[in-house]
Amino acid sequence: LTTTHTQSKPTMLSALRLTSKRSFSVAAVNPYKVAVLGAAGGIGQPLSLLLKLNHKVTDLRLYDIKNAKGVATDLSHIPTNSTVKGYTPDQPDALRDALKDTDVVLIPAGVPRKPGMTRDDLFNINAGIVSGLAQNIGEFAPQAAICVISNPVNSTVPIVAQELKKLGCYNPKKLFGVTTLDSIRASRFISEIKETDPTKEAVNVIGGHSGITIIPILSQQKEMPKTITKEQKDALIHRIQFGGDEVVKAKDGAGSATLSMAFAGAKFADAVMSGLNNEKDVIVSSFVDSPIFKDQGIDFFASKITLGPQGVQKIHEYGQLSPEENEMLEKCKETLKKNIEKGVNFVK
Ligand SMILES: NC(=O)C1=CN([C@@H]2O[C@H](COP(=O)(O)OP(=O)(O)OC[C@H]3O[C@@H](n4cnc5c(N)ncnc54)[C@H](O)[C@@H]3O)[C@@H](O)[C@H]2O)C=CC1
Ligand SMILES: O=C([O-])CC(=O)C(=O)O
Repeated sequence: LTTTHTQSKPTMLSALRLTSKRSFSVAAVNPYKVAVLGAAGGIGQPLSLLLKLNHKVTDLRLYDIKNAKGVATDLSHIPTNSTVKGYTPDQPDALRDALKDTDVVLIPAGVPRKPGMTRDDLFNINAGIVSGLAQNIGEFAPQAAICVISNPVNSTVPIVAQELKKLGCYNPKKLFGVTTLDSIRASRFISEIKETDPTKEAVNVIGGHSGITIIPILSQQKEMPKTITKEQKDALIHRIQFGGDEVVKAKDGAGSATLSMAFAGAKFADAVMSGLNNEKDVIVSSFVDSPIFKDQGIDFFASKITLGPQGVQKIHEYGQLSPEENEMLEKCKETLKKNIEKGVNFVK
């Protein structure tokens, strides 16, 4: 589950073997305080479980408008080296206490899609939820790295940025749209075609987090099977772009991806903490405040980034594209620009 980088660290699942004797020395190395907002939901619960298994987390705060205390009490019986506490709005200052002094805040709060909906259809409800939470983060945890999962990510990330700007505490290096699910889907789906180990496959996925704004750069893949046809390649691109719909359809009204998203969110949070801990070459993809297309009015863009002690350390160029990928990028930019403006205007 841990990110691929040079320094070898214990994995989250190996936490289970490190419960008693070694737990304190491990805790001393990486004492991170992490809050999950929306922790009792479909993503929130398994995400919180995976964070409970991560040694880097010593203080886990679970906030939700309902059932956070139940989830926290349940997780608190797992013998890893973190404390877990639940917070709901019936407690005075719940959000303040959940957020105070945190290093990382993950936001999976909000409604998921039903069949026939786009992520943008979630805007009306989720924009309000995310902006309210962002105001509280600005007030109580302006130092935290903020990882936005709630959809539509292309708009919710600009909403958080705008709220923090209003409060005078926006730090572009510490705001992330979590697009890891696109990357892990790409690894999985390409490995099925190449018949390889998916954990060894990495696809450079850029753009945003919805349909045509998700661009897997397959032309940069080495060792694609020579026999792959254009139809197969187009189908693979489509599957990566619309993998979310595949789950929404299969769940048939019961929501969208939760378990694969929890895995993706935990993996991303682990990378953020590795960066804060000054580990070397922590490279992930994320939708961040980016200079890449700023001159075209597109303030946020997903690409590979290197994480460090201050958050984003380096934003990588996306590299060479094929003519078809350049065409995809042009279409992506049109949609992305509108999605970002919609988020910004919501706060204005
Ligand atoms: N970035 C990505 O790749 C992905 C994003 N998502 C998005 O994540 C979001 C959550 O999805 P699920 O967990 O499946 O939904 P869910 O409905 O199961 O859980 C959402 C949770 O948020 C809570 N909540 C609502 N308003 C809140 C508030 N103001 N403060 C704190 N908590 C609040 C609810 O009580 C609920 O427990 C959705 O917007 C979904 O579209 C889902 C999958 C992938
Ligand atoms: O499809 C959705 O609505 C949830 C999501 O973002 C994904 O699974 O990529």
